[in-house]
Parts: sequence; C-alpha cells; structure tokens
Amino acid sequence: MTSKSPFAIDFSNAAVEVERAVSELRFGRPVLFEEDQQSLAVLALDAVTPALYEQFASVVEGSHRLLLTRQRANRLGIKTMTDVTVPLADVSFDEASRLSYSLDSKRPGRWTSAGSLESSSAELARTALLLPAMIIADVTQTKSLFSACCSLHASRLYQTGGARQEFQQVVRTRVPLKDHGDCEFVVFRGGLAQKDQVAIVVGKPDVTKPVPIRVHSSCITGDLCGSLKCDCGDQLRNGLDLLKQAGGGVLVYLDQEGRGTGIGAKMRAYGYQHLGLDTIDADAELGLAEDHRRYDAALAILRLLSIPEVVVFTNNPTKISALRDGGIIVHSRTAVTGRVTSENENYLRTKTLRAGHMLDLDTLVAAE
Ligand SMILES: Nc1nc2c(ncn2[C@@H]2O[C@H](COP(=O)(O)OP(=O)(O)OP(=O)(O)O)[C@@H](O)[C@H]2O)c(=O)[nH]1
Ligand SMILES: [Zn+2]
Repeated sequence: MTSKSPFAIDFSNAAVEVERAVSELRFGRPVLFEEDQQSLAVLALDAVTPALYEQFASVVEGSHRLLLTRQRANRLGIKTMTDVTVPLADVSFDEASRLSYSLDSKRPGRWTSAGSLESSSAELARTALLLPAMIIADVTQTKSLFSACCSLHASRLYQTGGARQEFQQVVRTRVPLKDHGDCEFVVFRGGLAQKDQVAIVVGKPDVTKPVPIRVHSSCITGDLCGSLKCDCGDQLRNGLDLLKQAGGGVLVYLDQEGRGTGIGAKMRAYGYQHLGLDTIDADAELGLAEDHRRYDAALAILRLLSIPEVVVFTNNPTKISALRDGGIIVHSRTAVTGRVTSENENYLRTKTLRAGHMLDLDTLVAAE
C-alpha cells in the first residue's frame, strides 16, 4: 500500500535515488542495480571489506565478476575498446584488488566484454569518488536475496542532467584577502553528490560587460599546501591577481579534486607517478579516463551571478568548450601559469602533449 504524502515533495526523484545508491556504495554495501530484464547486485571494490567480499561471494555462489573499465583492461594488456568483466570465483579479495589497480597484476586469463548495465555500474562508483572497479553478480533469478538493499534503476542515472545544474546561492559574504583586497565569497549548494561550491568575487565586476573569470578545480596538495608536483597553487593566486588587475572578476572554485576523481584516487595516482608513470597513464592504471570533470556547477554559478559573457583565464581548451557549450559567450582567453619546477615539469609537459593544454612550456622553462 502506498500512503499519500502530506508534502509537496517529489519523493521519486532520480537525483535523490542516485545519491542514496552512491552513499550505500561508499559505506561498502551492495546495491541492486536494475534494467528492465536484468538485476545486478553491485559492490564497489574500493569501499568493500574483505569480510563482506567473502560473504557476497558465498551468497552469489561464486558467480560474481569484476568489472574493469576499458582503461584498466588496456593497462592489463587486454586489447579492447569496451569495459570488461573477469570471473571472480575462487579469486581472493587481495587478488581482485590487484586486478583492479596494482601495477604488478598479471593479465587475467579469462574475460568478456561488459554489457551496458555492467558498464553503467562504474558510473555509480565514479559519482561516489570511488575507483570504477565493481564486484557484480547477475541476480535476476535470485534478487530476493538482495531485497534489503537499496535498488536503483539504471535509467535513473541518465535522468539526473537537470539536477546536476540545479544550484542555489546559500550566502554571500565579504572576506578580505591578504594580497587581493576585499573579496566576496559566494557559496552555492546543489548538483549531484556534490559538496558546496564557492565563487570568489574580486572587486566589483561589471556584469553588463564580459566578466573576467577563472574556473579553478580544487587541489588540496597544491592550492592549500604548496605541493611542488603541480602548478595549481600558483595558478590560484596568479588567477586572483589577474582578476584584480583586470578591474575585478570571479574565480569559480570547483570541488573537483584530482580532475574529478577525488583525493583518494589522486594520491594512488601520485604513488604510480613516483614510479615513473605520467599523470594520464597513472590514472588509467586506476581505471580512470584522462579527465572526469564536469562543468555544470560552473555554468549554474555564472547563471546565478548573472554573468552571460566572459573573458577566461585558463590554458585548458576543455574548459573553454564547456563554457561555450553551456551557452556562455567566451570573448577571449588569457593564459595563467605558475612556476615550472623539476618536480612539476613532467606534469605540465603531459598536459601540453597529451591533453592539448595551451602552454608554451619551453618558453616558461627558459624564463625560470
Ligand atoms: N588525477 C590527477 N589530478 C591531478 C594531478 N595533479 C593535479 N591534479 C588535479 O588537476 C586539476 C587541475 O585543475 P586546474 O587548476 O583547474 O587546471 P587545468 O585543468 O590544468 O586548467 P587551467 O589551470 O585552467 O589551465 C585539479 O583538480 C587537481 O587536483 C594528478 O597528477 N592526477
Ligand atoms: Zn594541483
């Protein structure tokens, strides 16, 4: 029996359902992930305990498989254009973990191309900021075993587009900055499985003209702690300087640690970079693509700040196209750079050579 709610709230809301499923995965619990004719029980390997892994294996009688993304499969030597699944019967938790993200894992003997529902389960892990390695079992015939679990219809994942762009302004408050004078911090809440986002308004930009902006992705190591492994901290401060010199502007500070993969994945990737991999190959070892960032929040924030036209401070062509695709008029682009050091030179070179960033690295190195 369904009881009628006294509230004018849409209790069947795709974004809420996805967030619930994501939360379950982060707690290391199984989720029933369904399409019309198929039900999968899925667990994120990154969050599961060895004990629960063993229980799951026993409940599904060894029928469980490991979903590996195309990037991870390729790094394991599997030539495929699709995600794959590998049988896990008699495979220990440690061995499954090695298959998912270790450098020394052997190519699995058996694998098959993943179906669309299996592949979609990795999207849940990515939304949860977990590695996209999923333990899955087809439980279409035995789904009552998982009736206590949170369930999600796969179509709901693709009905969250609107929610990703729904933000509200929470507060706007003056914050004096040591090097940049009086600024305002504007906090926004919303989106899908996101923390609050911040826009820093430098000076008093005139929104009837193209507004100078920088869209900056969070980097705890660089922005906060001055890590030498990247140029983010310099870019953050130089970006604020440039906005001030331009007579005012807005820095949108997005919660997108590790190019949208989270600090856990980024630190794992750093471990592989210390062993000689570049930043893109290190991410691929973890099953991640080159860049997982989305710019829905930036677009929503610009809209809420009534900024339709901008000049943008970036070297990243993807940011410019994301703004343009989202309806923002981008008049021009100005480079924003940081110090090149022996520790970050390879990182910057990889951005230029493999991600198409507009950085003249040789000139920057010569200027040091
Ligand atoms: N996965 C991964 N992310 C990294 C690494 N180093 C830095 N990052 C992240 O990369 C992102 C850098 O973002 P931005 O400062 O906006 O820079 P960008 O995309 O290079 O673009 P512009 O600075 O605008 O030219 C942040 O999310 C960092 O946390 C790394 O080695 N691996
Ligand atoms: Zn950084």
